[in-house]
Amino acid sequence: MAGSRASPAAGASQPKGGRSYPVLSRREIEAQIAEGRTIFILDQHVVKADAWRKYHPGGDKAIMHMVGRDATDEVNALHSLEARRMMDKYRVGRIEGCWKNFLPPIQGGKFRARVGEGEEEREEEYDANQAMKQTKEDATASPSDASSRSPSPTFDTDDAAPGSGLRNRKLGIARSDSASSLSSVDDATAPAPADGMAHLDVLTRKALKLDLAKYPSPDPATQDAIVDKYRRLHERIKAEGLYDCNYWAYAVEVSRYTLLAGLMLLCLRWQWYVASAFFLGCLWHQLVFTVHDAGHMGITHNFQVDTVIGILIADFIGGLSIGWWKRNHNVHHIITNSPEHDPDIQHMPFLAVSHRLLGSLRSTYYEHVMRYDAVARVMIALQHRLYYVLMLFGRFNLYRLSWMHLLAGQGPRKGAAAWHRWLEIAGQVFFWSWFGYGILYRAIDSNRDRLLFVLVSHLVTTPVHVQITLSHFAMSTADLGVDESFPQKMLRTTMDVDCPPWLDFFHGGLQFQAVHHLFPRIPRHNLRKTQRLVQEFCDDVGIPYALYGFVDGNKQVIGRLADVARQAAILAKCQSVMMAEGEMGHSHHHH
Ligand code: HEM
Repeated sequence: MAGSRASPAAGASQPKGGRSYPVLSRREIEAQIAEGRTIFILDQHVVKADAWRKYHPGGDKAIMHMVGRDATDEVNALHSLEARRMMDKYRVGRIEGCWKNFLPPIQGGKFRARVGEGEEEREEEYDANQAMKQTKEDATASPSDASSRSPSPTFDTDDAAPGSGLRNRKLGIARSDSASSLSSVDDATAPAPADGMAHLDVLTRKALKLDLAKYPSPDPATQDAIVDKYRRLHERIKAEGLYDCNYWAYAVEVSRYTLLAGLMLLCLRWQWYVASAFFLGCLWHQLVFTVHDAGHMGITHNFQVDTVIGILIADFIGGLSIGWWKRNHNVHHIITNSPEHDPDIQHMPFLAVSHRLLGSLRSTYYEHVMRYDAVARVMIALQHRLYYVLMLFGRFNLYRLSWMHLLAGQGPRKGAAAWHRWLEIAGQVFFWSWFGYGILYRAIDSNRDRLLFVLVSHLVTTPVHVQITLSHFAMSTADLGVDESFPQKMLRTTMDVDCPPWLDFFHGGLQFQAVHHLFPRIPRHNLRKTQRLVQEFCDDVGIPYALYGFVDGNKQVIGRLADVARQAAILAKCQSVMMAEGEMGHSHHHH
């Protein structure tokens, strides 16, 4: 985001205790980031989080995606007031005027080290050079020809180009140790026109063009106006009390959980194993929604209290790690639907919702290359048919991810959130005692019934996995560049599901996903009221608000999966043509 987006709650931007901070230039900040400093902009102040990173309850990756950027909206959306006050301690300077975002290092941004005096004046010259270099590098991927509007001049500079994702793709391949045939495509000697990667780049440009036609221009002036209105909306939401949690609504939830748990135990006692497993599955399905609320501090808004609620439900009753979920989900909320950064759409070799994943991207979350290998080729070709089958096994996959997270100790190892890991491990022991030993081993006495119980209870939770993926899988995965504002990015990558209020319990708040992405800490039971305000905001700023019925939403997702499967087939054709041509070239050479 660019622009002097001082928050309307400007109190925070005034140094407390009369402390004043030196003004830092963009160039100075760039040099510090080049030296490895973790710096972001918040309310016109420069915040240096180096010392804080390893204590951060939101994880290190969440902060890294904000380095060099104005993080005001992301930070305000995701933090409690206390956390925002803490950040004052990490201020090292302030900025004047408009801030032009850098592409963060984790996303492949390049930063120039400190050079001598007089550097400042050469800034513009440098930008122009970069722009030229950029245009040469990405000749086929320049956004300017993809845009029907006139893109802002900043669009062509190195750190602001929406094509940056394309460069990441190339990096991913170059750094990959993959011997897959794809990497040879990047080889300079490969024939260009039939190049499979060139085909993917064409698709990327098309997707970009569609988004540029459909959404407000990502130029700083337009985005500043959107941000301004988004902040006003946020103030209004606070004023209307939409952050106040309705505890009665949770009393209703809890009675539903109690009923389901009671039915599960009763059926178990009567040895109606299938029915018992069914009710347990329903209970897990429902509990996930409250874990989601707790994980976002959306219940009491107190980080410790809500996290402990989350651990008690997710780990003790569900056998899943909320720590894993938080680390994953926090990143997802910041760079939603980015093929190389958002773990929620990184399901290779099973699913690809963006053609770009066919280019063996490197995941900055998992820190490895998501290979489009032989297995992936088979699976992706069938993904639109296998989607529901895969979703059936969603919960088993979550055990794997949870244990990996807890064993590797990926969560914050220091500070106020470090002890959560031990509570979670205790929760895992508790879960396997009651579920594994108590039910499966003691209460049930044949292996056939044990297997049946596990399968039924786990498969009944399938809808939740469909619900989670539904809100993003069919939405844009294009990168509109560093100037795009937080609210526009959220609304461009997320959709809501239309349902009557009596079905709200079934969707558990996930049906208001776009509203939730704009304001993640709003309690679930207030989202329906907030939706109305968000709709007004969207009309006002001209951002389309994506709302589909549940069935239509599913169709959109299947349509997207089929689309990428089709692109995979075209890519394979390009490559076989290319290989044939390559062989012909070789034989010519020999003769
Ligand atoms: C010096 C800078 C920062 C400090 C002191 C800080 C502090 C905190 C604290 C205390 C929490 C616990 C939840 C709360 O009380 O609100 C938290 C959570 C979080 N932070 Fe930060 N943070 C910083 C920078 C950032 C940045 C730049 C981002 C990126 C947008 C970020 C993203 C998050 C996320 C996603 C959570 C998780 C919220 C949750 O679990 O519900 N933080 N942070």
